[in-house]
Amino acid sequence: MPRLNSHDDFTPLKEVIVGSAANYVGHDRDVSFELFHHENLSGFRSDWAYPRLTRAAAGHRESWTIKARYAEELHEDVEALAATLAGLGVVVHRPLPLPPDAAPIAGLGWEAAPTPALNIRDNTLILGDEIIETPPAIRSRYLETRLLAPVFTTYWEAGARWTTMPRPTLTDNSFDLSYARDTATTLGGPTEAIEDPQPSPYDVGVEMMLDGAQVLRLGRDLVVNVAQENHTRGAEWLQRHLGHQYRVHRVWRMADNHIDSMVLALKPGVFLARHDGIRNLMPEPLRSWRFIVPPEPDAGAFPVYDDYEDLVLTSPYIDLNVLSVDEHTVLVNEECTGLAKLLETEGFVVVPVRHRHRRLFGGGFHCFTLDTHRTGGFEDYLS
Ligand SMILES: NC(=[NH2+])NCCC[C@H](N)C(=O)O
Repeated sequence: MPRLNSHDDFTPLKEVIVGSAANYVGHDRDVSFELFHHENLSGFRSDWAYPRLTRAAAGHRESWTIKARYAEELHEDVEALAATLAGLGVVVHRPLPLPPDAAPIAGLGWEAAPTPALNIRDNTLILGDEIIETPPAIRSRYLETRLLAPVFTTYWEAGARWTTMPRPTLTDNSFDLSYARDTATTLGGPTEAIEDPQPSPYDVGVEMMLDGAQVLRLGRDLVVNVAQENHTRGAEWLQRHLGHQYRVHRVWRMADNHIDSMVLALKPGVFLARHDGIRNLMPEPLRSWRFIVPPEPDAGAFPVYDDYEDLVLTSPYIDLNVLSVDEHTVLVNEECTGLAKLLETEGFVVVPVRHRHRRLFGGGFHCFTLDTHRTGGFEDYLS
């Protein structure tokens, strides 16, 4: 296995890890989960916020069962994604699958059901020859990168650097609630504010939390979405760890957390963006790039879910979350024909891939993958 080398999202892809959906049977609905997915959940059903969360925080977590058919269809689609990438000549690595009936995991003062390593873009950042495990904000995802440890170990043995950002304790008081508070009303949901985090003997105050998926990688430039203090601390860590080599640009509240259903780089000079306003949120030197904006999502392109039984975790813009195999070739959800047509008009080759339940499991093709080897180097795309 060659050393890790991945600096961007668009130069020719040689090796990739594709997440695993095996045994994704439910969501553990505690304060950390509700807060992370607040934006999508709050527009949906209001009775899920506090004080239900007070009970959850006090240890009464609720498990939310995902319908077996959806979990099976997801698994089928993820396996087909892995096969498509292999068929394109990319070396595909896989995480350990979560075993059936996995025992709960625990931290100081909390317990949670583990999630499979599916959205593997979220908890790891690959920068050149370095694997950086990022500090998770959701308790049930705390040990997710351990499922990637066999792959990371092999890269480490081949010479990659392997770093872990400081791990948060994730007590109730670890979270900065300002984003959820500030946005509760604009989302129109009658969401009850999260007002009374429960004290814990392990409190350390507001902690560092940042997902790898909050970072857009462009060679020596990194664009980091920051929406509140947990993220600010994560971005500050990146600045101190990388600042002598990288330019770390912070963008303020482009999204609640992940940046990759807002903007993705398709090639130097070209972004795929959710809307025109993204340009003005980008760091100044990147505003002169071309921003391709797909047509508004077609409601008819999504399966119909039950308002009460199915938990929708992503916005309808999730299909923007494409994966580039090189500067000309893009994996696009086969249901998202408007986007596919537009990209073809722009000169891209579109590889249609099936992904039915992207609204239920929090991610598209970019989220489900972690590119470990692309041919591109530590380029300065701004000069
Ligand atoms: N890396 C990821 N998991 N990205 C998915 C982001 C989804 C985004 N919150 C949306 O609703 O569109």
